[in-house]
Amino acid sequence: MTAYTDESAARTLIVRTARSLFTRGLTHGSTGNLSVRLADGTLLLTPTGSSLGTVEEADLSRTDLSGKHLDGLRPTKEAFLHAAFYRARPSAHAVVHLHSTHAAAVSCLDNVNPADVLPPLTAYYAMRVGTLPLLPYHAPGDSSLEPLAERTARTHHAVLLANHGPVVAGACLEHAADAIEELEETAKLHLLLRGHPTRPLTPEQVAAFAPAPF
Ligand SMILES: O=C(O)[C@@H](O)C(=O)COP(=O)(O)O
Ligand SMILES: [Zn+2]
Repeated sequence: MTAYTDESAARTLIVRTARSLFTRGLTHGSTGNLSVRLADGTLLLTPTGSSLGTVEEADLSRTDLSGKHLDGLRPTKEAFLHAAFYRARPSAHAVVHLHSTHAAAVSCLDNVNPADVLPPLTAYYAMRVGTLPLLPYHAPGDSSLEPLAERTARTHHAVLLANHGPVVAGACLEHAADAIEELEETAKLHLLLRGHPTRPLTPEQVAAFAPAPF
C-alpha cells in the first residue's frame, strides 16, 4: 500500500480500529496503542493514558520518526517502539500493540524458545505472523528496549514483549490488526493444547504460507 495521504481519513481509521479491538475484548482499560505513518513521514498515535474504546480523532498525537512529540496530546509511552518499527520497516504504515489476554499469558511462560514463542499451529498463523521473537522484559515505556526492537523489526513484523504483550506492524492498519488478532487466537489455541500431544505444521507446510514480505 502507499502511505496514508489523507490525514483525516487516517484519524477516522485509527479510531474505528481502536474501538473495534477494544469492544471485542482484545485489550482492556487504557492498555494498548495504535499508530499509522502519514505520507509526510510523521506518525499519528493514540495518546498515553487513553482507552482504545473511547479515544477520539482529535485526541491523536503526532511524532516524528524518532518518536519526538510534534503536536496533539502526549503520545503513548511506547511511541519510541512504534517509531523503531517504522524506521526498521520502510514499507510499514501501521503498528498495533495490545494486551490481548492469551498473548499476554504466553509472554509470561517460562522455558519458551525466545527466537519463536508460538508453534505454527495453522496455515493462517503462518501466513499472517510467521515467527514470533520474544523481547526480554522492560518496563512499559522503557526506551532502552529501542535498539533491540529496531534490530528485531528489520526481520520480523511481529514481536512479543515479555510479561507484557504483542506488537505487530503492517503495510496498513487493517493488516496489522488482522495479524495481531491471529497472533492472539494462536496463543489461545497454544494454551488450550498444552498437555495434549500436538501436531504443528511441518517446516515445509509453513514455508508454503510464509507471510508476504512488506
Ligand atoms: O503497558 C503499558 O503501560 C503500555 O505499553 C500500554 O499498553 C499503554 O500505555 P499508553 O499507550 O502510554 O497509554
Ligand atoms: Zn502495553
